[in-house]
Amino acid sequence: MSKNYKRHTITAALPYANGPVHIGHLAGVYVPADIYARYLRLKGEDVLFVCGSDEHGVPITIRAKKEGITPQQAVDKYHTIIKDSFKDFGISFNIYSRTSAQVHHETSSEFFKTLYNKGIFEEKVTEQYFDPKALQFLADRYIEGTCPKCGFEKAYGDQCENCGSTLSPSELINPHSTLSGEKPVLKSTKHWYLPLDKYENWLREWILEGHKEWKANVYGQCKSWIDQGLQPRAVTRDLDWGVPVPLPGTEGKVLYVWFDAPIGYISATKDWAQQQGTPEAWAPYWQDQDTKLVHFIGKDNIVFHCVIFPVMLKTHGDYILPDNVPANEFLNLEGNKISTSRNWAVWLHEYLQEFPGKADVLRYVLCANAPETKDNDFTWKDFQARNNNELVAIFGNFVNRAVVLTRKNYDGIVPAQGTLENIDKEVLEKLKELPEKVAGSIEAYRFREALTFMMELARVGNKYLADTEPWQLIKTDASRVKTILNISLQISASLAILAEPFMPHTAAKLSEMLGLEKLSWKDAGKDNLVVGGHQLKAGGLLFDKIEDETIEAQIKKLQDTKLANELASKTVAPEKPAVQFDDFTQMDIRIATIIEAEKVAKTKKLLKLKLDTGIDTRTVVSGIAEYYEPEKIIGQQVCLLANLAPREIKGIESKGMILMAEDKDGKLSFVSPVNKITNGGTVS
Ligand SMILES: Nc1ncnc2c1ncn2[C@@H]1O[C@H](COP(=O)(O)OP(=O)(O)OP(=O)(O)O)[C@@H](O)[C@H]1O
Ligand SMILES: [Zn+2]
Repeated sequence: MSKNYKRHTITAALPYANGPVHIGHLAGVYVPADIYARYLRLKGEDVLFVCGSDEHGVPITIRAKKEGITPQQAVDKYHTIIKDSFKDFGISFNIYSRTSAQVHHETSSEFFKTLYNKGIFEEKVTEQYFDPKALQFLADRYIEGTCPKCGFEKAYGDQCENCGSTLSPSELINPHSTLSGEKPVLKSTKHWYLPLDKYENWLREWILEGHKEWKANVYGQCKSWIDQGLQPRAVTRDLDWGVPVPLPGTEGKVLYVWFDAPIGYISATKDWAQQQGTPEAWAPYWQDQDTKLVHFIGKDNIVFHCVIFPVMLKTHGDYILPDNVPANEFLNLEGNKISTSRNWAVWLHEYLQEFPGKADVLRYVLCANAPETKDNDFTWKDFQARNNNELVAIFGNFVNRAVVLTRKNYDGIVPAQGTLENIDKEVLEKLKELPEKVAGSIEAYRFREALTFMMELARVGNKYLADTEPWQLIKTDASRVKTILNISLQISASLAILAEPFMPHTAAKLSEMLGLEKLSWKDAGKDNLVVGGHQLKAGGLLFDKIEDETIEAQIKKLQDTKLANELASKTVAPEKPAVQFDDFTQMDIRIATIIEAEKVAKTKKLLKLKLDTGIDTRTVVSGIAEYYEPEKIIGQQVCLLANLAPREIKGIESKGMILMAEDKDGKLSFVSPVNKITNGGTVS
């Protein structure tokens, strides 16, 4: 199956420009993609690593409306934050583009037109929800209702965030507009559909037969989608933000964000080519069969990259298909799902500010703990432990000892190797083996395993020094020390290469310290990377300890978020639609006094009350037994809705309703006049 490719196109999911990037995004997508891209470049492969901001879709328009700015202003803000933070973190994109760019509008319009002209789409006029007040069709997140699959009350028109089901607005129970709260009406509108059902057999063959090597989580999700039967999927929306549908008479319609977003990878490549001054250079990266295309994404994007986008690429005809889609599961934070809207996240731009010079520590921890086969949890304690016990105590300690001893004993000039003893040979054997293991794991998309092999080399070095104790030996056997330090420096040099994909800043610092020239993967494992007589450069520590106070401050920050969320969730009911004064005056609300009270038999909640209303004495059944004991409320003045039509409750005729105030937990309390009022007094 493995083919010799001439070049590599690596894509990383386009981050949605309605918030900054957090550690979940990084662990799921950008860290593994970057490790892969950097490794291939070190191998001397032709690599194009593309990404950009995904700037269309309903959530952006909702945010813009909320903040009173235009959608373009909304995306500009996050595009800049995201782009800068990726750069500082060392994500080595060849281009970070954006879908509001002109090149993307052109590319996605062209794409749509090609499919349209080939007769791929089905054109359908359907009845869709329309907000009669906001005068707008309600696509995706503009509509909310109860999920038909799990009963979650705040499911969106396109997806239920509680159970993960993909929905269409017509499936929602009790739908309402998120713009006005109105119940939507049905109105007919025309849209274009990609008939995925027609490509079911092809998908079955291409993925289920042809890509059995894909990760189990990815293959499994594809299989379940295909086995459930695919449906035609609308690729246009009634919205005013996005790429306009490039057909006459379609004002107010744009391409569905999930249609245009993956085309964004192609547009980004074109953007790169234009910026290079070689506008045609994009084509081989997308059209040449000798190009290996790999999509890095998180699990919620699998269907788009394994089913929908491939059908688009195939039906278009000019493009290659992905060779692999190594999607990750999800990273959680301190036991809870990461969430942009609940601010439950470690934000990359904040981390970079609060931990200056420590981008690689986060890269290391996120790779070591990446959700490759199952969801995983990030905790600050684990972050601290991995830094202190692994990066500082093993990697940093080893390199530091090797360099400091060379400086102290030989003025920083690499000593030559003498006769090798068994322990030296064993260590050199490991040095030769481990780079191949790291490479094998990276090529199999097992980045955690690759990182373990890289660290294994640091461990081997650290143990070698601990076992041979050159700092003692220098007093008795100086020539032996030369060999030991020479070998330790060869290991350090290989570490500078092996660490580059994972911790590029550290690798650069280390290779600077060792005075290495340009690094290349094929050099890793060699025993002569720094020859005797070579001068080491300036030193410095690669890593330093992270103290408890620093970690406690981060944990405190999260606790504050939790508290703020709890406070914010104590909301009051929203205001009801306006009524006229006349509507209100029709209600006869009066002051009455409870003169008798008893529990209604065989019920938990009901009390049977006798009231003096000033006009009569009447019986009212009220659901307050959990809050008031009958004997304690005799003489209590209450407000009564006197002209409510009588109702029979548990065989008792109840005439009117006692008004109760209800707090957020559902606890009830009488509403009564501050001063005693004659029974029958009105409330108005
Ligand atoms: N917690 C997570 N763990 C792993 N991958 C994630 C996580 N959250 C998002 N991703 C992935 O990151 C990529 C970019 O995400 P995107 O910008 O679409 O945000 P999102 O999924 O809406 O996340 P959020 O709601 O947290 O902002 C996607 O491929 C997505 O699958
Ligand atoms: Zn659901």
